[in-house]
Amino acid sequence: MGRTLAEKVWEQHVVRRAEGEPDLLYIDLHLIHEVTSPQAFDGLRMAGRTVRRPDLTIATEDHNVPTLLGPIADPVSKTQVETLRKNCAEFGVRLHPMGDAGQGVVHIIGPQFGLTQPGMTIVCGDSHTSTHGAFGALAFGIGTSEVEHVLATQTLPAYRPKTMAIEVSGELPSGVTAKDLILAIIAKIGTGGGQGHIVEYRGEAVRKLSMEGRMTVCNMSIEAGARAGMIAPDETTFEYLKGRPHAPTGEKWDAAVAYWKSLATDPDAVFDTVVEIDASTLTPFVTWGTNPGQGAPLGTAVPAPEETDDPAAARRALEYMGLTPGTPLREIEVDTVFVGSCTNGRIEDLRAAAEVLRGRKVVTRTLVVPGSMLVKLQAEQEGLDRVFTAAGAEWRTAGCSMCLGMNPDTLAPGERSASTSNRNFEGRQGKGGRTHLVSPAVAAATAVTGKLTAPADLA
Ligand SMILES: CC(C)[C@H](C(=O)O)[C@@H](O)C(=O)O
Ligand code: SF4
Repeated sequence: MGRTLAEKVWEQHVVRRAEGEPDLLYIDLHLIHEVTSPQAFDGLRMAGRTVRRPDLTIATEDHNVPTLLGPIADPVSKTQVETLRKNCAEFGVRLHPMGDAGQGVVHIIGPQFGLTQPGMTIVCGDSHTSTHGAFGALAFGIGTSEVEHVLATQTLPAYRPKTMAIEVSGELPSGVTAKDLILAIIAKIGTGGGQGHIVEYRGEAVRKLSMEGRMTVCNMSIEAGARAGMIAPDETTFEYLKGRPHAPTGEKWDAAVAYWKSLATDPDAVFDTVVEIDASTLTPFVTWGTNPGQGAPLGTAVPAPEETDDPAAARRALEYMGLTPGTPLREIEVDTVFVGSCTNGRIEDLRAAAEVLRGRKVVTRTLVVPGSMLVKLQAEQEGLDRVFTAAGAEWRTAGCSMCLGMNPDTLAPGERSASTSNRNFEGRQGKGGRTHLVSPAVAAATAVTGKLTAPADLA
């Protein structure tokens, strides 16, 4: 029987297998940030161990960094960042600190350097590590004790999850993006729908996505409860990788591409679970609730709790969100718009937002935060920063920013945002803050009207 992409990558990395025990996997790339690494380094120090492969380990500062220039005011954030610097210096790990040209959100910098490649195993003490699966890598988040294990041994014990195919047939209509697709998928299968599985996104609509779009989709796999999300590498992948600093060159490139092509799921492979979705039926999608599965097409209304899968959860969500069933989603007023994060902080996302904002004015507080310093540079070279500032939006430096309340970019209690990030949990963007997850295009259009809006709605 044929094998799936996930099975091929997994088997390729098993260094020890024993009955009744988890497989021991070799890890090709270990990404580190300031939040989940301090205790792991402490553990190494206490055990008198070193980092086994500092050359396969790379660190960045992202969660706690302010996106306005200047020192870190918050003492906890400051300590986290200083601790990361001290640990990286002591253990010989490459670090891209605040202000460095290579700094950025951990899941944005791996791909941009060409460190993220097909067929790799990639881990990070961060749930959105699934982003890297867009390249056909097996990438997943790990806990801090596992971070220590990987630092010390470059391996990780893990049980093999089941496999799930999400088959996306048809074509996304114009104006409908990768973010709308993944929000619609999560609304369909639920936040637990992918539990215990590695998802492979397949089908015509997925093949047509750019690498940026694929990363947006794989990024949110974890929001459907999946262990990881993957997309088979193809010409789009190779095109994106070619010439990046860590991509292979010359003969090695040709050999790598030949290998990468062999990773695609065999035609006779069987998935444990199959979900089908028709892309051509989709429209811009937004969330109304407090988990990423509580979403609906923008053209619809706030649902009545009884109409949803989990009325109790919906009731609680609507109360927190301050929403009344039956209100058209397009009538929901927001006071803040955030474009950024590892879901939608890449160059293509900023281009999409700029296209909407060009020659228009925002009526909300609008933060545009590039996912990395390189994205920032590229956006500035393309003049996107001037489009944003001319529209009245704020142009910041790279970091997680308003994706989560671990830095100065937060919502005040009761404030409501349209956000291109991936989580709308209670308090996610600041205590009492209310979050509607949207695509960059919808975020930008919303900034123009002050209500949830799609670009096609603008006169
Ligand atoms: C802080 C970190 C551990 C966390 C994660 O694991 O995802 C964060 O990045 C998030 O998005 O909630
Ligand atoms: S941008 Fe958001 S989701 Fe991504 S790593 Fe940072 S906090 Fe987590």
